[in-house]
Amino acid sequence: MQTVGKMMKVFVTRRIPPEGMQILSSAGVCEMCVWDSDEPVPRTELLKGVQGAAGILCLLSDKIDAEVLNAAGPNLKVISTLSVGFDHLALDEVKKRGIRVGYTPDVLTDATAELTVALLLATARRLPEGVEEVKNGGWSTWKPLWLCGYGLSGSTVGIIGLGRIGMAIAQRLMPFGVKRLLYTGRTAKPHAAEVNGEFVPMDTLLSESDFVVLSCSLTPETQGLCNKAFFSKMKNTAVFVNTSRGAVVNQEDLYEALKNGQIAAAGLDVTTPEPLPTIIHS
Ligand SMILES: O=C(O)[C@H](O)CO
Repeated sequence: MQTVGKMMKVFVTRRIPPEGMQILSSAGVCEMCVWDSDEPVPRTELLKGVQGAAGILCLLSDKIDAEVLNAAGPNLKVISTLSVGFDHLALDEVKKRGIRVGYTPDVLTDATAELTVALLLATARRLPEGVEEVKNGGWSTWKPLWLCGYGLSGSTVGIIGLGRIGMAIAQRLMPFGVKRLLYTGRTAKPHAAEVNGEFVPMDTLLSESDFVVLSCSLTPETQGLCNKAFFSKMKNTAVFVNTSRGAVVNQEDLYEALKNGQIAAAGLDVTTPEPLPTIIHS
């Protein structure tokens, strides 16, 4: 662990870009303790590192719960997380202690939207399977219906969570000739008009969409939202894409839905755990 400077202790849970460290050090009031590694800080080191800290700068891989807050003690005034999501922070515990929270909304809006489009197209057009077939010699000749997949043109796309990222996804998908853009969430969004978005109940979105894109936050309400009942309402030809959080999906139910042909395909940027265990071929 590296310690730089003096005064208020700030525990930084990972090696972060030097520009960030520079901001902290130029404030001239921080004694920085850094877990100077690209790998996540082990829990025991996190509990040790936060002791007496006035600030914690963490990442989404660090679970900041009552145990960590207690280990930090009463000096802790602020937690800043280098992430868009903050579901790894026990917000009720944080609030109880009057600790302020900072996070980094919007920095990944474009990146996540681009990745979602990439994942949707790759999944719908079966690119990973195609690449695999080229590599293993399975591509014998051109066959009209082989690995055709599904097209976006004329389709209905349903976005669950039309926030900043959901909107950025919609804006990128519409030029592909999407016919209807459905969305659902807590409330209708005035900005949905920019993409001709139709606010619909969840069940309508699931039964009418050719592509279901998950772009909501992980909260107690959305945890496990995509379960057996959810997938059973989707079309058999529908493609499911998740770039929100793995825990919004019940993976056993997703696996069953894919295995039983309840849905056509899934493109996943996020899983529980991350990464998923690899298959060992014997
Ligand atoms: O919350 C975030 O910042 C993103 O999910 C990181 O990938």
